[in-house]
Amino acid sequence: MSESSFESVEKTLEAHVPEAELKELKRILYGKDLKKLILPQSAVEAAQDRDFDLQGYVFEAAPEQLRPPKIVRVGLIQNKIVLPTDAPVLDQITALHKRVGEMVEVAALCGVNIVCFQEAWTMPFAFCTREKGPWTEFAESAEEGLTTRFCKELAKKYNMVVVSPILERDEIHGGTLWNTAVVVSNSGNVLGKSRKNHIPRVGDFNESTYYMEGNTGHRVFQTQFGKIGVNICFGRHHPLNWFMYSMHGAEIIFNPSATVIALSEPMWSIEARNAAIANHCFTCAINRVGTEYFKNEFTSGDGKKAHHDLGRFYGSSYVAAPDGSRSPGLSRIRDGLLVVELDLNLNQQIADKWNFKMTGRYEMYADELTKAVQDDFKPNIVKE
Ligand SMILES: NC(=O)NCCC(=O)O
Repeated sequence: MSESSFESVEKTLEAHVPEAELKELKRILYGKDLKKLILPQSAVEAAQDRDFDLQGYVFEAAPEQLRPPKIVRVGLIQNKIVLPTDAPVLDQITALHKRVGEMVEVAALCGVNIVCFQEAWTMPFAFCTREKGPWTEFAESAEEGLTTRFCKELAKKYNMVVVSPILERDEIHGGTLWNTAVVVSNSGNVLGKSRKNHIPRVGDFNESTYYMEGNTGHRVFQTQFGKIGVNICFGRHHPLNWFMYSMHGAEIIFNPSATVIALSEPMWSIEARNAAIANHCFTCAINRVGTEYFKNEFTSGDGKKAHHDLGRFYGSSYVAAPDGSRSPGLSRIRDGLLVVELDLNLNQQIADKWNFKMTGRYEMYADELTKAVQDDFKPNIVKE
């Protein structure tokens, strides 16, 4: 079987492992065999007609005496680009709006309260090319751009918080480009924006050619459905980046991404899951699917022959919980919508059990980190 026809670990396990062993296998692999979310027939049929993977799961928490359950439904959307990368810019953007819009409509049928799209969802992941045009033309104002106006309509229509990661053009600062997640409240107003803190310099991910390291810190958005942070793509390799969103109170941290098989697939199932465990919160990892071809060949100074694509984006979007459990992943090859129902009370329940926040030695780390970034830092190494 080729890498392009291997749909998911879960499908293969379900096809080949006997029922009794499958249950135990899922417990070991995923922490528990999560309850499936019953989704409306209209949503299931629409997903079939529109040709995307639709899955739903429930993360439960124990009942408490003083606090009611804090239930929220989250939707993660992964997709291929719709038009070829040399189609006119506006046509590409409009086609993606249409495709993702029809997926959001299904999310609404499933009762989703907060939806998050993949990194730079309105464009091909053209940062590999290092060419400026036409790719910088995909950049838009976070507050007034075409895409934000589109998301405001979705948010209002479906009473849904929309997390929309775009390439941002910041006109009031000389047209600076940023890699930004715009958070639109379910009221239809822009709640704010959060910029990607870490820029990859690995393989074909030549993103420093395009945008700057974010300057919005680890901002957390208080929505009607819970406090959310957005740790964009490469930030997932940085445990302190996750940690700081959680320090600011994030109950759910989204990780909209764009990453390919050869580079990161072995890391994918570990990093967001570990962050959920370490920070007593939920994490949502989203990756695009498909292979995107660019007319002009490019190289990345790594000795490889010039090529026209980054390789295959492997989807596999999933949600991880503070107790170490996780949902199955969406397809590696198809567009998909993952709907999860979370009880946010689980965060405090697990915090009270494991006490990572309480036992963290933050003053000690802060003191040592402060010294470690000084020019005259002396590593604390004892030698004979
Ligand atoms: N978009 C992005 O930051 N990709 C880098 C590759 C990775 O982090 O796996």
